Amino acid sequence: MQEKGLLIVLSGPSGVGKGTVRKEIFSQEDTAFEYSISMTTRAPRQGEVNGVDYFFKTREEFEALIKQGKLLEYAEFVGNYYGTPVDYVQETLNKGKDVFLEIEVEGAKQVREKFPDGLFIFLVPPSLSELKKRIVTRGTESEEVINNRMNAAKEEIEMMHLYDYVVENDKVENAVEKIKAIVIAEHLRRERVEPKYKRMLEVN
Ligand SMILES: Nc1ncnc2c1ncn2[C@@H]1O[C@H](COP(=O)(O)OP(=O)(O)OP(=O)(O)O)[C@@H](O)[C@H]1O
Ligand SMILES: Nc1nc2c(ncn2[C@@H]2O[C@H](COP(=O)(O)O)[C@@H](O)[C@H]2O)c(=O)[nH]1
Repeated sequence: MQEKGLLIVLSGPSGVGKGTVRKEIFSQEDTAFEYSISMTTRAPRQGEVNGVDYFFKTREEFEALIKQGKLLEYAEFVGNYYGTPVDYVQETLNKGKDVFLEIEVEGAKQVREKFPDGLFIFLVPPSLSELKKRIVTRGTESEEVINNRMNAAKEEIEMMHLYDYVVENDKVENAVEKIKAIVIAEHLRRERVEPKYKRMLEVN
């Protein structure tokens, strides 16, 4: 039987750089992981594409998905719903592929209950002032939403002890290397050594 893939959950306050770090990991390791595209009721930002960045839904559509049991987890974050499609995650893991979720803390708690063997990583900023600078510089949110996200950030950072690893996103390349090393170590720990890493262990 094919072994199941690893479920990797990346959380961290809004603006810390989860998306930036995840995209960089995927650009370097494009066949190693599958990204689970979330559902949200948030309006698309400029340049965001339905089915690539998110599946954009109305509140009615999202609530129907909840009722139909289509979501592995969901949460309301600063006025919008966000959720993970359960079928995609389960089918991809069953194929033996690693699945990468980029979700906030309440959703991650729900995933932990259903997948206690998942790998949970929390990304932290160097400081709260740097976090605010990053959200402001991104230029996608109003001042009110930024303030609400900063308030949520303080509560989320208090939850970092629920995670297996905490990684500081000081520089993107540092965070990327650390997360890749954590994932490799986790595969080794579970004795699911991928062929390219197996070579490192061969003794002549
Ligand atoms: N290490 C870093 N140093 C400086 N700026 C960074 C770093 N990582 C990401 N950024 C910048 O910070 C901003 C927020 O990054 P990003 O959108 O990836 O955050 P996020 O955690 O995915 O946010 P959200 O949860 O709101 O979707 C972006 O403008 C990005 O370019
Ligand atoms: N619980 C979930 N949280 C999710 C999901 N997809 C994204 N998110 C998180 O929401 C906030 C805000 O995202 P933004 O795109 O509006 O900036 C951020 O922390 C995301 O990681 C999900 O499926 N479930």
